[in-house]
Amino acid sequence: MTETNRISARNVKVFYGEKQAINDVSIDIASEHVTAFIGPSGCGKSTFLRVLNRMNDTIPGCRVTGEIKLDGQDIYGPDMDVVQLRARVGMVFQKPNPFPKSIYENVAYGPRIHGLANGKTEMDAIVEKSLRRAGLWDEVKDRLTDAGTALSGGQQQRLCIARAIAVSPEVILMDEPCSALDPIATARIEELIDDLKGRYAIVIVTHSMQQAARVSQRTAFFHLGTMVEYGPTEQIFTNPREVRTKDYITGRYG
Ligand SMILES: Nc1ncnc2c1ncn2[C@@H]1O[C@H](COP(=O)(O)OP(=O)(O)OP(=O)(O)O)[C@@H](O)[C@H]1O
Repeated sequence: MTETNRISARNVKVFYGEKQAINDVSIDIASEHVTAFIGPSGCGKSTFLRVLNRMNDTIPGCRVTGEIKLDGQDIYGPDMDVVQLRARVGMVFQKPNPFPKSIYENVAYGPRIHGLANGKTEMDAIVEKSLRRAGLWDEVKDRLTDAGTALSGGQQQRLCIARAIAVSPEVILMDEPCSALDPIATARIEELIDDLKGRYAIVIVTHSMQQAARVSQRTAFFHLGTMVEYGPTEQIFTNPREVRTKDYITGRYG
């Protein structure tokens, strides 16, 4: 597997007003891999995830210093178009959040605003391909005009993944994507993440160490706003270098 770094973050600090949530994090996120962010509640994993596609821009008083590059381009630089950035670095949230539109329109919306389809035939093809990749096509192909919100929770989350895929992202950020799902729907999303990693760099925040161990190849452990340790998932879980990582994975705190 050839390895390219999609995202390189250097000395990133994030502040909410006076409060510092992330302290000096540097990390490279590789393509064709799943990278898991783990750590106890409040350690800053979601904050760090959100700054990777400038989702934090909408939070008043939130400030980022340091450097984050996507394929070598500074995402906080003056030339970066945030709408383009969020297409290139897609996001899937904790709670499935389909638009109040049809299944078809949920997927077609992004390609339409980004001008990716030339006419209905091309749009149909993008919608079908995205839904197939998200493992949802067979379940919805005869009801594409139904509301996205009428699907089950697990199907809605796969629809949100199809929506992210439809604009051909390089990176997909997932913030606890299974926390609102039952074990069967969770297993399907985990299988899907595994299928998708050949095409996209995937970063997943998870509270479940089992999930991190199942789906990721790299794991970053966060604690109190710092990234304590980052390495191959197997090493982090079987032979962590840092005492704080060991204490967390053995359940001493969390
Ligand atoms: N919008 C905000 N305004 C002010 N402080 C915030 C905001 N969002 C997060 N924080 C604070 O930043 C710190 C990191 O929070 P964050 O949500 O990133 O942690 P987390 O590790 O993802 O936690 P959890 O696992 O509970 O979701 C916490 O102290 C939190 O209270």
